[in-house]
Amino acid sequence: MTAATDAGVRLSRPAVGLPTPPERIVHLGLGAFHRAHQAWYTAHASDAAEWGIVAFTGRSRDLVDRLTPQDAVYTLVERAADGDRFEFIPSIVRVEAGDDVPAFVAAVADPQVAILTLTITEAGYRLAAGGSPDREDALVASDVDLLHSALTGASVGDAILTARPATALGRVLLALDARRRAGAGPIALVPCDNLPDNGGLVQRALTGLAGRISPDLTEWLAASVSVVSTSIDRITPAIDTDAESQAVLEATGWLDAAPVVTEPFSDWVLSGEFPAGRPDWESAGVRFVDEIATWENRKLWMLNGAHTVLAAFGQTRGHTVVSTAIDDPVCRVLVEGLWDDDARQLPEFHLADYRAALLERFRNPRIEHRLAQIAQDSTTKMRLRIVPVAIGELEAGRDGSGCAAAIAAWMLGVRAGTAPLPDGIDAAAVAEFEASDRHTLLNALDPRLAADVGLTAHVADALAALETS
Ligand SMILES: NC(=O)c1ccc[n+]([C@@H]2O[C@H](COP(=O)([O-])OP(=O)(O)OC[C@H]3O[C@@H](n4cnc5c(N)ncnc54)[C@H](O)[C@@H]3O)[C@@H](O)[C@H]2O)c1
Ligand SMILES: O=P(O)(O)OC[C@@H](O)[C@@H](O)[C@H](O)[C@H](O)CO
Repeated sequence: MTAATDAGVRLSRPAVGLPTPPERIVHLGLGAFHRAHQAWYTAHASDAAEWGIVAFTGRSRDLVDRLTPQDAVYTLVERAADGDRFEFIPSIVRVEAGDDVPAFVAAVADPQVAILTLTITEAGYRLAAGGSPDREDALVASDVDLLHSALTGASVGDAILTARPATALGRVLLALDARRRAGAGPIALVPCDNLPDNGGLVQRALTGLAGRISPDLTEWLAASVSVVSTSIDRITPAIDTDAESQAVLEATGWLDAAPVVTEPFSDWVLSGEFPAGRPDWESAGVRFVDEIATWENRKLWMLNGAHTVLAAFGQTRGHTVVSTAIDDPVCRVLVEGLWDDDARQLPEFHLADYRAALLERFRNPRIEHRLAQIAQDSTTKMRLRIVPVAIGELEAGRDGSGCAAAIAAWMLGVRAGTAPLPDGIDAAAVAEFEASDRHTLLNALDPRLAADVGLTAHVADALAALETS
C-alpha cells in the first residue's frame, strides 16, 4: 500500500493486487462519466489486462492530485434504490493535467496507443449550429492560426513541442499530427459526449479545421483516423466528493480521494472501425452496430430530452433533483406525452420496457441528480432533442402535442430563469408572455415550428394548462 493516513488507507494498484496494463487508450476530459462508463467497460472486458488508459483532465488538475497518489485506482459506487455496491476500477493507469499539451501529444503519438476517447462536454467542441467549427469563436480562430504556423513553419519539430492550442479539438489535431509524423499508424477517435452523430460531427469538425491548417494532416486524417460514433448511457451525477470518500471509507476500509457515484444501469453502443485494435468490450456488454442513428435518437430524445425539460420546468415547481420532479404528476404527464411523440418517431423499437426502465432510473431516490446541473445550455439541447421529434410529427401529419407541451414547459423555465434565455433574446422581449413572446421563443428553437399554426396553438394551450397546474 502506498500511503497510510489517520483516516484510513489509500488505494493503490499493488494494494488491489493488480498488474498495470500497458497504455493503449488515451482519454481527454477526465471526469465522473469517463470513470463510470468507458473505464468501467474497459475494466470489465475479458482482455482488460491488455488495455490501460492514460487519462487527461479537461480544465483543472484536481483529479491529477487526487488520483496520482492512489495509482489512479478509484472506487465506483453503484447506487441502487436499495443500496450501494463498491468496486475498485484499475483500468486508468496514469492521470495527467489537460493543459500538459506535450504529455498529451506524446501519449497520442505513442505507437502502442490505439484509441483516443473524449468526454469534453457538448460545449467543449465549440461548434456552430449545424456542427461545423464555429469560425466566430475567438479560441478556435486563434488555434487555427497557431496550428497553421506551427505545423507548416520551418522548424516543425520544435513547434510541436512548444505549441499550446487552447481548445480541445486544437490539442487533438496537434497530437494527431505528431502521430502522423512519428509514423505511429492509424488510430480510432471515440467521442463520448451527448451529441447526435457525435462521430460524424467530430469527423467533419476535424476535417474542416485541418483543411485550414495543413494539407498533409488533412490527407492523413482521411486515411488513418477512424472517428467512431457512440451512444453512451449511465446516469453519473456530480457529487460531494468528501462526503462520498467518507462513505467509501466506512464501507470498504479504503480512503479514496476520488470516488465516483453512478447508477447500476449502463449502456454503450458503438459504430465504426478500430484500425489499431480495441478491447473486447462486447464481453462487458457493449453493442457494435452498423447504423447507430436510431440508438442515439432513442437515448438522446427520451432520456436526455426528458432531463432537459424536467430541468427547465421542474425547478419552477420547486424541485431540485430528477427523482422528485418525475414523481410530480404534472411533470410525469409532460414526460409521458413527450415519450409518446418520441415512440411514434422510433417505430423500430418496442419501447414499453425501455420507458419503464427509464422511469425507474429517474425515480432512483438515492441518485441525487441535480436539475440545476442539467439545465445548462438548454436552448441547444431543446433544438437537438425535442425539435427533430416535433418536426417529424408535423411532417407525418400529426400534431406533435407532446413536444408542444415540452416546449411550453421549457418556455416557463426560460421565463422563471431556470433555463437560460436563447442567445440574442433579452428578458424584456419575453416578459409578458403574449402570443408574440411565444412566437419569439418558438422561432429561437426553430422557425418551422413558429410557422406552424397548429403547433403554436398547442403550445399556447399547454402553457395555459401548465401555468394553472
Ligand atoms: N455524467 C453523465 O451522466 C453523462 C452520461 C452520458 C454522457 N455524458 C457526457 O460526458 C460529459 C462529461 O460528463 P461528466 O459527468 O464526466 O462531467 P465532469 O464535470 O465530471 O467532467 C467533465 C470533463 O470535461 C472537461 N471539460 C469541461 N469543459 C470543457 C471544455 N470546454 N473543453 C475541454 N474539456 C472540458 C472538464 O474539465 C472535465 O475533465 C457530459 O458533458 C456528457 O456529454 C455524461
Ligand atoms: O448535459 P446533458 O443534458 O447532455 O446531460 C445531462 C444528463 O441528462 C446526462 O448526463 C445523463 O445523466 C446521461 O446522459 C445519462 O446517460
